[in-house]
Amino acid sequence: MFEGHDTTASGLAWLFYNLAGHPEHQERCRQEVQELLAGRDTADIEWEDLSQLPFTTMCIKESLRLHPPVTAVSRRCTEDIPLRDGLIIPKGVTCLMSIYGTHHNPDLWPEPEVFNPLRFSPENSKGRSPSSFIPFSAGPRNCIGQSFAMAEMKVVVALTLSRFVLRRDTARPPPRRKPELILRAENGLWLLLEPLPGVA
Ligand code: HEM
Repeated sequence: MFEGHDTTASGLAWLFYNLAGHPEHQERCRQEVQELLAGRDTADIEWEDLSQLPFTTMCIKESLRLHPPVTAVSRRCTEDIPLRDGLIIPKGVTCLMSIYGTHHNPDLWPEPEVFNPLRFSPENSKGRSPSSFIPFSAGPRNCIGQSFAMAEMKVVVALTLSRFVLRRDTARPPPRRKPELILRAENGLWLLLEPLPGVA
């Protein structure tokens, strides 16, 4: 349940929250989906369509950066690990690596609290270390379901934005992050959904 279900649910909930707070990005995703599926029923979205949603993909990645569903992973060192400053992590030590901390490190991500999907444009991604963005962890025991998870999130966001406008509920205080095994929000994430005009 943890691996395949709660992670994707957390990723989608925070993605909707971020799109609800940035109507201009939400609208750009909607237009991308509508142009791609013009003349077709949204229910007919195909696997091949999913590679043709570049801006939506950038929004998903930026949301996974800002609100990574899995906030940390642990690994036991199977050999001594020399660090750049000369210190050594000895073999046998278990390290906790913060995905959340990496994604909010201002040396890697200027203004880390800002939701800016353009960080993931091809130009802006050039030269960035792959280790600076690790929502699915890295190395031989990384997430086996990451392609499936990305596909699932694209389909859900495409179908949702084709039918609804998402808004934040300004009557409620901003959510506080609650990192458990999965990144949740205290008291949940509450959004307002308005049916798009002309959509049944
Ligand atoms: C947004 C969605 C997801 C996120 C952020 C995510 C994240 C992660 C992370 C960080 C790990 C490494 C855990 C560790 O090293 O201790 C992991 C492992 C794993 N994930 Fe995902 N995951 C997601 C969706 C999925 C889905 C949809 C599936 C299955 C269909 C899945 C299956 C797995 C499995 C089986 C492992 C263990 C791999 C191993 O130990 O070799 N995950 N995931």
